[in-house]
Amino acid sequence: MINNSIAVIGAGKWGQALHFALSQKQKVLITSRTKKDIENFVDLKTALECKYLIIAIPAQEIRSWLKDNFVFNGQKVLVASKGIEASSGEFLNEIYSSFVPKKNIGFISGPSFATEVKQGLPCALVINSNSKKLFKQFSPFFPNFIKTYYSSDVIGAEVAGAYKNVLAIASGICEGLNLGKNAQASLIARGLVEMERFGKFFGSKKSTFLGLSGAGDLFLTANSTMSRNYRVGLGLALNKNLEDILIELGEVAEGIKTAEAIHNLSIKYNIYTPIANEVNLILDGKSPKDSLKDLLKH
Ligand SMILES: NC(=O)C1=CN([C@@H]2O[C@H](COP(=O)(O)OP(=O)(O)OC[C@H]3O[C@@H](n4cnc5c(N)ncnc54)[C@H](OP(=O)(O)O)[C@@H]3O)[C@@H](O)[C@H]2O)C=CC1
Ligand SMILES: O=C(CO)COP(=O)(O)O
Repeated sequence: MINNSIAVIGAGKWGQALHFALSQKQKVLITSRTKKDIENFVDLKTALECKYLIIAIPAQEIRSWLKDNFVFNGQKVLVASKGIEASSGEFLNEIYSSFVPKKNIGFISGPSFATEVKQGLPCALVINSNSKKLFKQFSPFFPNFIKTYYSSDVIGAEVAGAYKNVLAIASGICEGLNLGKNAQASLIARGLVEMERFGKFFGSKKSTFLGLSGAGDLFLTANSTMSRNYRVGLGLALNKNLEDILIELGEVAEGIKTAEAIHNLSIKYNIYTPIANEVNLILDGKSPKDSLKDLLKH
């Protein structure tokens, strides 16, 4: 392993933005499933020899990617994905725990559209890890335009980052149906309460939902057409077919599978998650207008 070497794994929108950001201070390698014409693009084997890895592949792909490709060799890992595995209901930290020791892993959260990061615009992110040492190791790699905070609430950050994608779909539906700003603000505020309740069940801290990882990322994503999840919601409100919406999008919208995961977990553990459940039903074909009626019921 080469000391202080860094590699980004997954050259999608977020992986490329993180590669750009971290390359401001040091040389950073990047690799992906598909070969790309990006500076310092290397093969996977070379990337895995780096001491510091940032993994930015979609949540639903992580387990099989780890099984097929990953060999733990003492690396320090930052996970940049936001989602819950639908097939198992497992959080990403649970999946990673079979491959990387807890003290070697952290999770990035907070409001961060890749497009803005790639323009060098300022933002603040949280590195969530059981190990503050790991935060101290990764933090200096970030450029001056990104402020990094530390939190030990890994599960809180994970729930917030995954749940806000589902709420962004709901908010896009709200906009697409022209329900007005009162409705949208009510939806987002109740969504924040809902995700905090869900997170609390799994041991999250309330303060995580009030900060960058919760309210910060939710307000960003649920208020902007820059969000892929929000755009999925807009399409659903216009009665577009999900397959067509996804073809048009051409990138991952994690909220779709995460809605299914939350729905299943809410049934399993009897957690009240009305908005996420309606999003899941709409994705399964329920009319958004019927969902609205059901959400407004006393
Ligand atoms: N975009 C954003 O603003 C932000 C995104 N995130 C999160 O980061 C994660 C990635 O998002 P993003 O980069 O935007 O998504 P994209 O759709 O832009 O890219 C996903 C990348 O993942 C790779 N990939 C897909 N399937 C596999 C697989 N089975 N094995 C290996 N690699 C695979 C693809 O690589 P290839 O192209 O080589 O085929 C693709 O480029 C998501 O969880 C998202 O929620 C978090 C914060 C901000
Ligand atoms: O997580 C994000 C910003 O923090 C990106 O959101 P989308 O995946 O909805 O574009």
